[in-house]
Amino acid sequence: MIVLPQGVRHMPGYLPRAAQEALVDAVRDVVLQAPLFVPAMPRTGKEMSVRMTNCGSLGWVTDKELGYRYQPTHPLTGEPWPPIPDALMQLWQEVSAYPHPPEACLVNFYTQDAKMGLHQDRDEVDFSAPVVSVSLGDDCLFRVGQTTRDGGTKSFRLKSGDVVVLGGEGRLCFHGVDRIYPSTSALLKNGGRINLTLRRVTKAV
Ligand SMILES: O=C(O)CCC(=O)C(=O)O
Ligand SMILES: [Fe+2]
Repeated sequence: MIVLPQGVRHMPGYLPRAAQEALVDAVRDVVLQAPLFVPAMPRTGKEMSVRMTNCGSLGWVTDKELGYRYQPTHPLTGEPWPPIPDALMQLWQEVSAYPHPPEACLVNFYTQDAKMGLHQDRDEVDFSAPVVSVSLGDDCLFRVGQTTRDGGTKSFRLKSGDVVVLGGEGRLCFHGVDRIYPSTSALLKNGGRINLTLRRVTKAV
């Protein structure tokens, strides 16, 4: 068994298959209203390999000119993001131990070649709320480090239905997705992986 940093919680198989299917349907509705966009790195404009959208009152976006940020509208359509599905609001209540609702749900789509470099989630104002992450579809190799980039890291597999909570001491741990394992799940008809992360962005008053 691997020991994770304080505050990082991996809950294997938290969501049963039926709940995973319901979330995939909900994500499909989100994508119809808020199409996937191609995130690009600040300054260099280098495109990331994941495709993204959001639901919630705020969504995380990034592009060459304005960099990482949260905004209330979709960068391409200018429309507000669709609401966070009830099942995710409920999941937040179950696992976040935080008394205020999430404001953003970032939806990441990974094809079999996509990955996400080691980073911290630090564009939120309020770090007292955890980040709650749900994996759907193909397995990935997830890497978690310390709160500094040069700390040691541990890697483990995330499977469909797994939930990860980065909270407390672990809220600012570096983390990333090193690879996707193709064809390890039949949940998504066209394969690949979806990751949903629920975040509180602003300080609750
Ligand atoms: O896909 C994942 O499991 C992690 C996603 C992530 O770290 C992020 O969107 O900030
Ligand atoms: Fe992250």
